[in-house]
Amino acid sequence: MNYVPMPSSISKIKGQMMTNDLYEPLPIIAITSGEPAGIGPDIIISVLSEQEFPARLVVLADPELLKDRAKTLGLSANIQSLSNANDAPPHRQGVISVLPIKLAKPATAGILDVENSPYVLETLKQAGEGCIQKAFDAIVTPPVHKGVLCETGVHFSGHTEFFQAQCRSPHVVMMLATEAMKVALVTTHLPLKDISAVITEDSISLVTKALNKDLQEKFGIKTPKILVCGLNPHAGEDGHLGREEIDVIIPTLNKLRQEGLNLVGPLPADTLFTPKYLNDADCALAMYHDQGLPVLKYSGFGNAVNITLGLPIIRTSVDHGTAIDLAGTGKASNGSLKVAIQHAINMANNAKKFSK
Ligand SMILES: NC(=O)c1ccc[n+]([C@@H]2O[C@H](COP(=O)([O-])OP(=O)(O)OC[C@H]3O[C@@H](n4cnc5c(N)ncnc54)[C@H](O)[C@@H]3O)[C@@H](O)[C@H]2O)c1
Ligand SMILES: N[C@H](C(=O)O)[C@H](O)COP(=O)(O)O
Repeated sequence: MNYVPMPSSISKIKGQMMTNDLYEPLPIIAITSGEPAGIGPDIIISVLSEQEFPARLVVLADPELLKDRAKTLGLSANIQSLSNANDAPPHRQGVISVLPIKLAKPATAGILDVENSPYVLETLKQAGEGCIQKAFDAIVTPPVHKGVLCETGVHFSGHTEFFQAQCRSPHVVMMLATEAMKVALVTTHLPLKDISAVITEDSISLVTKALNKDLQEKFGIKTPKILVCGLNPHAGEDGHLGREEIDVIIPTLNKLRQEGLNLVGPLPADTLFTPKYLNDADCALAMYHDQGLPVLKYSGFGNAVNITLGLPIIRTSVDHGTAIDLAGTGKASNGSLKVAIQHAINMANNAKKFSK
């Protein structure tokens, strides 16, 4: 599977990064802080200090959190508070523009505190609302800790589901992409015991169509070739190891093929992720989280991007979690955040072009 990068609208002219259209304003990208005790603040500070992005970047965070963490990491960052997202200047290396949201308590790197969970939810809420109201062109989310958010009593299973609910989107698709492959999921954050019940004609059909549409519209792939995993070992072994393939998956894929979708499968998931199949395909569609993501993360952990498809807004994220063990140590890699920001910028630029 050859990774098809987003056509970049960025070109270097006389040494300066500019959009193709000289009069096109730079996109405004919201970056949430993620879990304050995790590596989110660390990688925001390091990535924005390391390079310049062709965008106006607005970090939704407590400025004190970023100042404290920069001090812990021994990094110097110029943290500027904004009163309005629209005041954000083009990003400059080492300058971090922050739309302030106050923590309940100062955060300690590596120590989760449920009292700061409402802060995390507030950053997501404001980022989502800002994007819906077009104050932001895209959202990039460093990692949150689902467990400590759930301890507040709200059920938080992921950003994907949070933004789905906030945007009232009927169907979203989680897709992670590396240079080598793209993997999308029929189901997202569900306990394993509940998966079979939600592998239905409706769920497969809606997810596959949303995936196909976004691969066409957001990735410029005319007729995406999608490899579909079976649910059971050896795709059910003709019904001897499970019947979901025969009863649900095969008939649904056949209907979708009649609508023009280029689908291969269901294939046994253990051999689908081999060059024979991947080399000439555009995306793999796994039935559940840990069927698809371990392969993707093995292939490119630290450099992959998580993209939520099917939302009316653009949202990208990192491929890793809060890495509580690394917060404040300076050992966290910022590679995936870099890719997530660059993808958000590219997608926002393309969306602007399409909307003209
Ligand atoms: N985008 C997100 O918000 C997101 C993504 C994945 C996991 N999570 C959440 O993060 C929390 C912790 O999850 P987990 O422990 O399963 O996964 P994790 O990704 O936080 O950690 C897994 C391992 O990878 C290492 N690691 C993670 N990110 C790294 C980085 N940038 N650089 C170097 N090493 C890194 C960690 O030190 C750890 O050894 C959970 O609550 C999970 O739900 C959030
Ligand atoms: N499934 C994602 C991963 O493993 O990287 C992660 O849990 C984040 O999911 P959200 O983007 O929905 O928070």
